[in-house]
Amino acid sequence: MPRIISPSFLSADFLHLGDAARTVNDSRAEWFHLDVMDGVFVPNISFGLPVVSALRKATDKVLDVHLMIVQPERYVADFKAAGADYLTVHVEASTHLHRTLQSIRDAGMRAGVALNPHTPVSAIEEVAALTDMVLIMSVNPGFGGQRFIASSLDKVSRAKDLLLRKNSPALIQVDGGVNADNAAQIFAAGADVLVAGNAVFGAEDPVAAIQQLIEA
Ligand SMILES: O=C(CO)[C@@H](O)[C@H](O)COP(=O)(O)O
Ligand SMILES: [Co+2]
Repeated sequence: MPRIISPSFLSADFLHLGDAARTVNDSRAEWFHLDVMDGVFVPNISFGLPVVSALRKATDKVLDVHLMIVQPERYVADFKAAGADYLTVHVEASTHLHRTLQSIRDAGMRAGVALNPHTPVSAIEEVAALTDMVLIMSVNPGFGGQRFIASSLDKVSRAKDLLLRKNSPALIQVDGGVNADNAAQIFAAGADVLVAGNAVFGAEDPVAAIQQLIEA
């Protein structure tokens, strides 16, 4: 099973994004997690396409874009042009989710589907075959630095069971409140990719913090 760390730029110093990119480049993290928020789907506005394009020029690592916006289907082509590798949309934000996931793949990206804490795993039953990654939100989306919702561990196991039953090779990503104390448990529950914002960019030595998460 892969053990991938995807540091979230939401917790980086926005005055020095280049430094944050270099930090991740120098680390064993394989992915970069970019949280795009529209102030409608979630009560916060973060950054958008220009930041994704800029980071694309700063790294060869996997750009993992997490869209927390309503009607994400409107921007699939734009995020492809900006350089996204994975484009993840929320089940709760896309009325025609099946079509949206297909269009992400048709555009040449990997399609991720995210579930808010209140959304059951069964919501992806009919789109498992179109999904390259299932993102389990382990906090309510909108902000970094929140506390991990403990029941997310069982939810990861349920997602794993569903994917096995569907013969799906999709990865499971966990996002929100991940740190060195809970990372081992989350991997053990079946996660392949852990997003970490505060635990990486809030640490004195972000490269060492990433290393700790990988070895958890
Ligand atoms: O999508 C989100 C928040 O909505 C996340 O990606 C956070 O940015 C993770 O930050 P930490 O909880 O790890 O600080
Ligand atoms: Co995120």
